[in-house]
Amino acid sequence: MSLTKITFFERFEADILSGKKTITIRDESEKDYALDSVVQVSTYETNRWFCALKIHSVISLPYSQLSEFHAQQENMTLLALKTVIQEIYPNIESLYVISYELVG
Ligand SMILES: CC(=O)Nc1ccn([C@@H]2O[C@H](CO)[C@@H](O)[C@H]2O)c(=O)n1
Repeated sequence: MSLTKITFFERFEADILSGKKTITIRDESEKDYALDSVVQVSTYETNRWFCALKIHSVISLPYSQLSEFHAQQENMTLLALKTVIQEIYPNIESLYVISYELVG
């Protein structure tokens, strides 16, 4: 079964709602989103719903291939993105870029 929900840290909510953050990078456990499906989005901290996203693509990305292009789509510097990913997924090489569009 595909996943139908996703959570984000609250600190990214504003960037997602303003369209500045158009991807998220997850590990193996969160790659099973069906293309073109609409997923409900809530905060990790309190599980408060805040929007719905339509999944455009899920693409395998080894950590070593993270680039400025990904950082731009995250609305952060590459160094900041690498730091965040090391905090959430320490020493994990197999990552997935999930791109999405805000739909509600
Ligand atoms: C709450 C939860 O379950 N997991 C995650 C995992 C990742 N992220 C963000 O996606 C980008 C790349 O990882 C960065 O912007 C991360 O901070 C997030 O917000 N929440």
